[in-house]
Amino acid sequence: MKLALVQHNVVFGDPDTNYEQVEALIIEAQKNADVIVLPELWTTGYDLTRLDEISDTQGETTKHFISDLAKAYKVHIVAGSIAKQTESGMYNTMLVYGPTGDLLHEYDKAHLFRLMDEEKYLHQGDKTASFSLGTVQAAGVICYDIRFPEFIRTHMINGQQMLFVVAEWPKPRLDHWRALLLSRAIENQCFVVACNRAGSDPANAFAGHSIIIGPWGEIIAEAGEEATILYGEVNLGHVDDVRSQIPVFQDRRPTIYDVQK
Ligand SMILES: O=C(O)CCC(=O)C(=O)O
Repeated sequence: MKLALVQHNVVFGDPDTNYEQVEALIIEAQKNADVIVLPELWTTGYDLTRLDEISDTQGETTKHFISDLAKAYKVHIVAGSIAKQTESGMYNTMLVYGPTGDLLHEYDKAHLFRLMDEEKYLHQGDKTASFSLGTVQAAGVICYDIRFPEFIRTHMINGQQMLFVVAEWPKPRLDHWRALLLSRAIENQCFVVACNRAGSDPANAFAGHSIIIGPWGEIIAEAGEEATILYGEVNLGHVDDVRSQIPVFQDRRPTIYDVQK
């Protein structure tokens, strides 16, 4: 599988410019990829106080935009996340499209990040983060979600081979970003494909460092801080090799783990 992670410098509060720039980036990325990944909140950025004006009602605008591109270029697009306005409130929602333009998956961020005031403007979701990408079993989570290993684990215990992460992860905690992603890859013996944004907004500078990690914890590709498209190729068979070498999933003792506490 050939991956392209679009480490976009999201323009704060300006969906029209972001659509224009991301379209050009997707057209470039599809030349060398089967799966394209975008970052978190790439249409609006964290312009939370203006979401009523600039968010996407039911996600319809972004859904058409991504569906058309996925179909035109016959690629899978893990379309980061967007601010989606619904009757029950605003959500930070991941969208995943297949190469025929079909919506494969929609996931609302489960853990809201208080340090960036998300809980004041957004509702938390409780849908599953697991989905299929063609024949690949995957899960996709959003930014702060990676700090909850028990949440990720529940999405990796049914043979999932790949964890997608989309983020607007701030620069001061770059070391946490890398350590958490490496840990999620090693403990779940899966590929981690994590797309962060570049640049800054009025409140934060972001870390970039989008990364592709293998199931043994090996770094397959990693970006720097600047806006870029990060490419990498993965061999999914490697997941089974690692899982048979150290059979973590067989050796689990769920009856002695009390995750309800
Ligand atoms: O957990 C962190 O340090 C960053 C999380 C974050 O920025 C987010 O969820 O948007």
